[in-house]
Amino acid sequence: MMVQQPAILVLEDGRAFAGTSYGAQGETFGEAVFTTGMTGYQETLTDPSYHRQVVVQTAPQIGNTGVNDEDDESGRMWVAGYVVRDPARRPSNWRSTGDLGERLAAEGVVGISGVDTRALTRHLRSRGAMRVGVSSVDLDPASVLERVRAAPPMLGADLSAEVSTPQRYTVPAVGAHRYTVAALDLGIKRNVTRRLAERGVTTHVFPAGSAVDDLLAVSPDAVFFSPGPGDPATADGPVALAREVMSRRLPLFGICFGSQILGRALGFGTYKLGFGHRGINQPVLDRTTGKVEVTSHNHGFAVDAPRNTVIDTEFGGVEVSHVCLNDDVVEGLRALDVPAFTVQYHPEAAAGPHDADYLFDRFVELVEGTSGRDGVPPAGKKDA
Ligand SMILES: NC(=O)CC[C@H](N)C(=O)O
Repeated sequence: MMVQQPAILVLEDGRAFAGTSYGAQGETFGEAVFTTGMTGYQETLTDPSYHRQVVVQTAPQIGNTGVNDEDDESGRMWVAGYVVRDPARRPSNWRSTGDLGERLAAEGVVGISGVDTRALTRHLRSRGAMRVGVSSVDLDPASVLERVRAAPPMLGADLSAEVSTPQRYTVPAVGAHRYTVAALDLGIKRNVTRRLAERGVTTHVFPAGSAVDDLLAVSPDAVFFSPGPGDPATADGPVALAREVMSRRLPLFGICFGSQILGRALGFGTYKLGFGHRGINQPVLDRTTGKVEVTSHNHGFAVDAPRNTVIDTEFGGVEVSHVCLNDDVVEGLRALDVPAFTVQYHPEAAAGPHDADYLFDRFVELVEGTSGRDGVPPAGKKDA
């Protein structure tokens, strides 16, 4: 049993909360964001898109099922800090191999428990996501506040290189190989490559700074742009790469950060949402089928594009394919003249419902449909 040490949380606007240290002792800074998922804390903590964010869990009890060896979405925990109401004193689950508080401590994640997370969430909802500090070493709010205000904001943060793989690696297809995908790792989650692999796709995962020739070297049938942390307005390299991919008419699928990058490559702007969408029960309308799906979200930025019309771009017509039913935010784009589409949310779920799993089928169908386009066999099409 860990010794209970006091800790404080101080928001950029001066509001402070007292609590108890949870996980590692120390001090940390980041952007305070809340997630409403009732389950999936392990996937959240290991999702690279949460890099530099201090995550507030609205679900009051966290850690009940411990941590296990199967649910990590990457090789480590990425959150800058962790805020919970009531951590489990004892984990209990048949898959559990450890205690969440101990793992947070082992990975150096500074957290705080005993916080009135409802009050904190309501504050962030009305004032917007903002910088925050959590400390168990300095319990003077005024002095922590000075450092909070000196910490870098999320707006303008260029973070992909900090989370991307240093070297290319390959996730083989499960069963017979059908297609080869080159994935740009801006903060990829394991469940993306798993979802592709189970559809016969071999995925080569590339570092964030890769050039189009690096991708073409594996003769891909299609390209994937991953989710990831930071402000999409800074991602000029990946935006240029997306334009190269579309000019070659290679099928392209982007998720979340990848969606924002494709949006920019098509000529749209991006903007910061007030408090973002983070949770696993967000309703999204697929306007191409009229179906509503309940989906997993983790985004603080969004694409600014007109709805209800075909938008004329340099790459031909584009339409907003998906919208969030809570606030009408653009949740997906579909190019009509080049084989490219995106979603702003997480069809790979992990955590979350599987309603949007069909998007991986849509991607594979797009690849199938473009095989042999214009009589030219696609680069890298191998005999299955
Ligand atoms: N999960 C993601 O890809 C997040 C994308 C981007 N960093 C945002 O917050 O909007």
